[in-house]
Amino acid sequence: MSKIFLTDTTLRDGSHTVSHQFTLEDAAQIAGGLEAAGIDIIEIGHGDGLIGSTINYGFGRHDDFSLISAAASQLTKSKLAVLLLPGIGTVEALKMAQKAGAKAVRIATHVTEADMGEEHVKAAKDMGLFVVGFLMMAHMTDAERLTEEALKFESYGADVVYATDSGGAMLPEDVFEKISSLKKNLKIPVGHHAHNNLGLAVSNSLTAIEAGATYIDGCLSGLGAGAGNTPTESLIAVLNKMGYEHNGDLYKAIDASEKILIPSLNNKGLKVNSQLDAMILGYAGVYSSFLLHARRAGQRFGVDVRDILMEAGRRKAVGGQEDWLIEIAVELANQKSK
Ligand SMILES: C[C@H](O)CC(=O)C(=O)O
Ligand SMILES: [Mn+2]
Repeated sequence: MSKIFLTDTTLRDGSHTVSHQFTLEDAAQIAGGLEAAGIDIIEIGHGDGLIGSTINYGFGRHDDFSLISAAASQLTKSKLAVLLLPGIGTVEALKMAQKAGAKAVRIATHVTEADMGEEHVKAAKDMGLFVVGFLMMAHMTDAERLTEEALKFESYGADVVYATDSGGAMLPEDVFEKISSLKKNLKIPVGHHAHNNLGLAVSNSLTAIEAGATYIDGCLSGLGAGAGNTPTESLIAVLNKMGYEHNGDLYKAIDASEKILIPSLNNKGLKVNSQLDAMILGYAGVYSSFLLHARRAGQRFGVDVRDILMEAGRRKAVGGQEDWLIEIAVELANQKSK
């Protein structure tokens, strides 16, 4: 099984969700949380990419370069990326983004218009950036045409090419056919960016991996335009369960969501209730109705609900054994105090 590289776009696709109002503090803190969670590539900027802050797309609270600098100040390992839509973003803007700390760029074109990105890909490669060709609205053409367009990006020098499901409109069979065709015909790695509009983001991401994609996008708590992107935390949990190699850290990704992103969203008036501990039920294989019992036991004995559920999973607890959760919490609290 090939290693999977994680791109998190909370600070770019997620920016649509907050009408591009992330603060510099959000940028720094979320980027720091994502780096701690082992994310390989962190995308940042206006939701519509570099220089997207316009009357047409909506003005951002900060310009892209300030956001990039704020995030870059927190990073030593993760690559900071920007999105560039030719016709909106320019090579000049990309140079400024690089100065501010960007190390990678995703050149985004409509799925049948890769040639719009030729100049930008070549310029970005000359600048020494890691370059991704990002073919948007991939559901709107067939596998053959998508592959022709992807081959163009490869010929311009892109390091990776994506089939981007901008409308969240692709069914698993469509993802499989398109990614398989890219994988078969390209020499460079293939990626997938899913939207959850049909509730298929995680399963389409897995289908893409099954078909050979090794670069997969997510957002913390599944933030992102429309119904959001693949939740980064769920992706990591599922990859762990399936035994894929990757650099992500599940607990740290959950922490970045719960301790950094969600409070910031709530402060902006977007009422988000975190249910990420519920994901651990599926991760550990624990009866779903145990969640509230585990939360209460965690609070009562001052231990992490995730650790209680993980241990309940290890002990193969089943319905009727709710009392085990208290027992486990007491044991964990005792271990902690030693
Ligand atoms: C400009 C879009 O938001 C890029 C993207 O994430 C997509 O097409 O999906
Ligand atoms: Mn998107």
